Order: sequence, then C-alpha cells, then structure tokens
Amino acid sequence: MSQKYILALDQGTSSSRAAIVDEKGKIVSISQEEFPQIYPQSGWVEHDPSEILASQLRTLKSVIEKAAIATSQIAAIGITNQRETTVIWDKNTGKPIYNAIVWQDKRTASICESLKEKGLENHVKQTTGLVIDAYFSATKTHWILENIPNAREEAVKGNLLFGTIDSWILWNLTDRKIHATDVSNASRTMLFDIKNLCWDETLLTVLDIPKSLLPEVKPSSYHFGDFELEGVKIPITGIAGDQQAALFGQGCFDSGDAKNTYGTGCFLLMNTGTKLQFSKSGLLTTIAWGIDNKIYYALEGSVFVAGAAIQWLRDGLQIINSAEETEHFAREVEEENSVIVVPAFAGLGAPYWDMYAKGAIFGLTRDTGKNHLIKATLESLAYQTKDVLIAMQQDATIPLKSLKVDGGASANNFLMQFQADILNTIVERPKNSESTVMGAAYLAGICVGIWHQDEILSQREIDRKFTPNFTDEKRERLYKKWLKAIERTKNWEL
Ligand SMILES: Nc1ncnc2c1ncn2[C@@H]1O[C@H](COP(=O)(O)OP(=O)(O)O)[C@@H](O)[C@H]1O
Ligand SMILES: O=P(O)(O)OC[C@H](O)CO
Repeated sequence: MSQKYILALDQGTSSSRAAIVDEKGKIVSISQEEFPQIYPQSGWVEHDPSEILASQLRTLKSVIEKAAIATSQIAAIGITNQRETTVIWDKNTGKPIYNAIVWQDKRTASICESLKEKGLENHVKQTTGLVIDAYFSATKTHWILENIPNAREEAVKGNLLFGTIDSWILWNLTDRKIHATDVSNASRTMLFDIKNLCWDETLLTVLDIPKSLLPEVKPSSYHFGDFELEGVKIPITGIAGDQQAALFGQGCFDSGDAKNTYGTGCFLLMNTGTKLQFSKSGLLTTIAWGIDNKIYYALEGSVFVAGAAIQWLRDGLQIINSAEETEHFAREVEEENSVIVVPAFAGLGAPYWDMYAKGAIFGLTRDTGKNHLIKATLESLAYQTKDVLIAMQQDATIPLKSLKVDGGASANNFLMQFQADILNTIVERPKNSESTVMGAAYLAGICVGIWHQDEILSQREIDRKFTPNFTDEKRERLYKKWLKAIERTKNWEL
C-alpha cells in the first residue's frame, strides 16, 4: 500500500503556508507566501480575503508538487488559521462585501465601550470566556453590517455569511457548500457560549447580528466536507485556530501543559482540561479543541505585537535587513541594556487589556545606537511573555516546570536565552518548530485513523533547552523597569 500523507494549511497573519506531513509526523515539504497587509487608517488593519484564498491555494498546489506525491495519497486536509479576523461575504456571488478586518484592528474600540456601558462585561466573561475588546470578531461584524452600504438589508434577507478565516477557506474549498467552523475558532468570536456550545442570543441581539450569518459549529477533529482536486475527493477532517493548533502540535494534552508561540503576536496557552476555568488575572478562557465528543479548555494570554515588532525594525525603521540578523546585533550590546521598547502598536492585550495604549521607547541616552534598540525590541517579547506567565501562575494551581516554545521568532537563540533568564524557567524548543502546522495535521490525521493521540508525544523531539542564568537581583531589577515603562504607555490615546 502506498504511503499516505496529510496536507496542512496554515493561514497566518503574515503569510499563507501549506505543508505535507508523512505518517511518521515528519514535514516532507512546505510552501509559504507572504501577502499584503492593508493599513487604511491609524489603528486599522485589513487583509484582502481573495488574496488570502489565492495565496493559500497557490501554496496548496506548490506543496504537493514539491513533495512529488499523487493527490490520491493525501488522506486528509487540516486547516489552521489566524483567529478572530472577520470576513463577510455574499453567498450568491461568493464575493466578500468588505476586506477582512484583522484581529489587530482597533476601529471598534468605541463599540466595545458601549457594550461596557451596557454592563455586559460579566456576561461576556461568563458566557464567552473573553474580555470585551476590539480584538474579537463580534464588534468587527457589527461594524461591517453598520458601515457597508446595504449590508444590513442583505444580512436580514439571508444573503450574507460571516466567517473567521477557517470558514472562508472551508466554504471555498468545498465548492461553496459547507459553512462551518470548529469550536476553537467559534470561541474567539465573542459570540459563542463556550459552556453550552451555542451562539449566545444576548450578544447577537445587543450587536444586532442575524443568526443566519453564522456558521455551524463542529468539533476540531471532524469530517467537515471534501475538497475535490484532480478528480480526487480529499476529506477536510481538522480545523483549529492557530494557537490552539500549536498547543495540540506541541503535545500539550494534559491539564497544566503550556506552550508559547512567537509569531506576529505571542500567545501563551495552558491546557486546563475538560473543566471550565475563569481567570482572575486578565487571561482569556478559550476552547482548546473538541475531539472524541469532549471539549478541552485553555487559559490564554494574548500579546498583540511580538514578531510584528521585528517586522517594524525591518520595514518601518529599516535598521535591519532580516529578522534573523537581530540575534547578531543584540549580542553586540554586551552591557546591560538601559533601553526599553514597549511595542504597544495595537494597544495592550493580556493581562492589561488597554485598547488605548501606544508604543514607546524609554531610557534613551546620547550613546544609544541601533543595536540597543534591536536588543530592547527582542527583550520586549520576553517581558510581555513574563507578564502573561505571572498572570497564568496566579490562576493555575499547577506550577509551570518548563515553557515549550515555537513560532518564527523562537529560532532566535538570544531571545530564548533572555526568555529563560527573565522567567527563571527552562525554555524548551522542539526540533520541529512548526507546531501550528503539526496541530492541524494531527487533528485531521486522527480523524481518518492515521494516528492515535498517544503516538503524537513519541514523535516530538527537543532541539534545545535554555536554562536560566540571571541572579534574582538582576531579574527583579530589570523586570521592575519594564513594569514602569508599561505603566507609562497605558491609556495614551483618550
Ligand atoms: N530569527 C528571528 N528572530 C526574531 N524574529 C523572527 C525571527 N524569525 C522570524 N521572526 C519573526 O517571526 C514572525 C514570523 O513567525 P510566524 O510563526 O511565521 O508568524 P505568523 O504565523 O504570525 O505569520 C515575523 O513577525 C518575524 O519578524
Ligand atoms: O497568525 P498568527 O500566528 O500571528 O496568530 C494570530 C492569532 O491567531 C490571533 O489571535
């Protein structure tokens, strides 16, 4: 019998990727395409949904070619995606009625304020597990219905569909037939009741969102539909939000297992098992995945700007040519860095939740050079992670033994060492840092019987462990300075 493969699609914030994974859990080939970010106004971030789809389809085709396998050898497709980003399209023409409003977009801050004024904070937390913030899909959907000509009328007539990026891709891959999402993505909309697993009538009413717009919600490892390629029907059997997929891909199956992904943003998730647990410290409660008729939950600390700050050094300030170079430049500064960069370019996420914070640079002196700035920007990823981890340890009863890391910026050894130093925790990087892709592949593969969940742990190999070196005094002194800087960026734009 010929070897079978899983095709994983990872539609991220900065790029669309596709990977072919073999039965041993090894990535055979990978394709990636960056696509344009659209910034129409300060605080607004959009993507063109057609570009997203086209780039995803191109990577899908090229990755199969690169792997030199037959379409019939693909046993299943798994989809993982940037979460919260909102698309509304016309189901008759298949065309989006507006660009996708990206998770980083802050245009709906005032809609969030009005929800707070209506006293909905507690309801949102208890029902959706989230905090009221422009980050989630709910207020973005409301904004599109209110601001795009004829949108509300068409929505009421039942002509429009809403989706996070997974739904948009699924609908298109299934020949415009299947309008669905999985529980992990639904839990990021701020419209989904994560206990009763249904859309929340109160929030739909308050935000005036017709239910006909919404996708059906299914488990994460589930046969959603088929993608027909060259006459072969390939089942789509896994969908999860990218951060939940990374948690799965890292094999964090037990309560207390945690991972941190350093991509465009930084997302620290801890599996809390099948019991719902609400945070007292500014973290989100989210659905990790639905599998085998069970729902698993996670606590999440979302940091909006991480690798995006490195892109800012490259594309905005133009003081580096590539993200990789930052490691070399940071090491040029041997002395302790007096500069602190707070990259609050999209406000502050967990645990502060300040939509009005703005980025800032502190501690400049006459001898400050570009290397100090680069080093401080890398350090800001580690400091933000510490903020979130402290909150997580306040909530969780189990102390964290080590932090599993992945994502683009986890390749940076300077950053990973500083992360271990500032946390005073071992940082463990797997050989395969493509945890997101692996999570999508595993969810899809489990559904078609390629793997059992237990086998996944034995496929995971460690590349390097970073052990902490700072004295308590140094660690505390540096972190205190960071907290002082954070205080000064809060509530900047009133
Ligand atoms: N060696 C590196 N050092 C620091 N940052 C890096 C490095 N390599 C990649 N990055 C950053 O990581 C991000 C890309 O990671 P990735 O996991 O692909 O992100 P996403 O899934 O959000 O598109 C980019 O923002 C990039 O600036
Ligand atoms: O696309 P990424 O990897 O930056 O992830 C984005 C998150 O899903 C946003 O919540």
